[in-house]
Amino acid sequence: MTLLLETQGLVAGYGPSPVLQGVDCSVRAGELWAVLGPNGTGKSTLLRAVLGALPWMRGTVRLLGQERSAWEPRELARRVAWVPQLFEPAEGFSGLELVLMGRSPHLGLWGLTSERDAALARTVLEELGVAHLADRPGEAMSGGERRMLLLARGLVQEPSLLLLDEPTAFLDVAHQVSSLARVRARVEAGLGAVAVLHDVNMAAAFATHVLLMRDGRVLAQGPVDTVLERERLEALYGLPMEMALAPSGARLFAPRAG
Ligand SMILES: Nc1ncnc2c1ncn2[C@@H]1O[C@H](COP(=O)(O)OP(=O)(O)OP(=O)(O)O)[C@@H](O)[C@H]1O
Repeated sequence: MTLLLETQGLVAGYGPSPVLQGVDCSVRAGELWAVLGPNGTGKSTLLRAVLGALPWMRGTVRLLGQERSAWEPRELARRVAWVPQLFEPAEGFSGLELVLMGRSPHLGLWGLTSERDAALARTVLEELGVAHLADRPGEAMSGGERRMLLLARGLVQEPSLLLLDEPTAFLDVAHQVSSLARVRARVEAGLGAVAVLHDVNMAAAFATHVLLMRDGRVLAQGPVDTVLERERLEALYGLPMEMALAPSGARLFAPRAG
């Protein structure tokens, strides 16, 4: 499968000392990578470094076979979509308009959206079960509703690679499942995706691969079934964990109480 993202020896930070301490990773089409790790360990920093949004970095980042710095920004925006962790100002825009912003890298000189763009945005809103937000003003939306629109904006961009920073934060369990299921469906159809997640069980259910990060380093990475293990999670989070098999065969992880 096509190599969409590759980092080698990625060292990056904000202040004098690096956050990322030499990260090697690669993502192919048809893979959904969950990035797991404790707070402040560098998961978001990894995504930001991939996007080139950090004060300084060393090592290499290749996107779709080309050094990131060699990409023309607009061309790159057609291929790589970013679903950020934090809300952006949404006031003054309807839900449909917010989602249509994802089409900007594809628009012509005048930046006008077409009927096809609007139809695409409405399809994605329906796919995510939030069609009712199309005409709602941004200021009248809940945190979770805005998050669903951020995901819709990323999908409507029709990227080859989708980077998601805690896409399920603020979502109820049904919306967590529906949003990750939609991403996974796109991945089955050839998208590559990287999602920072905190819910180990969501990662186990929807990811194809996991990257475990601690203190700016990769602790382990690879296919979800082999890498996501109780002992590794104990080392990752520094607390005792339990693992049980559900009747469906799914593995369930939980911190050991007491
Ligand atoms: N803009 C910034 N300027 C300076 N330091 C920053 C900045 N953003 C993050 N950091 C620091 O870099 C480190 C890694 O942060 P990062 O956001 O990558 O962690 P994370 O693993 O995504 O954490 P969380 O799970 O809490 O979101 C933290 O120590 C954080 O305080």
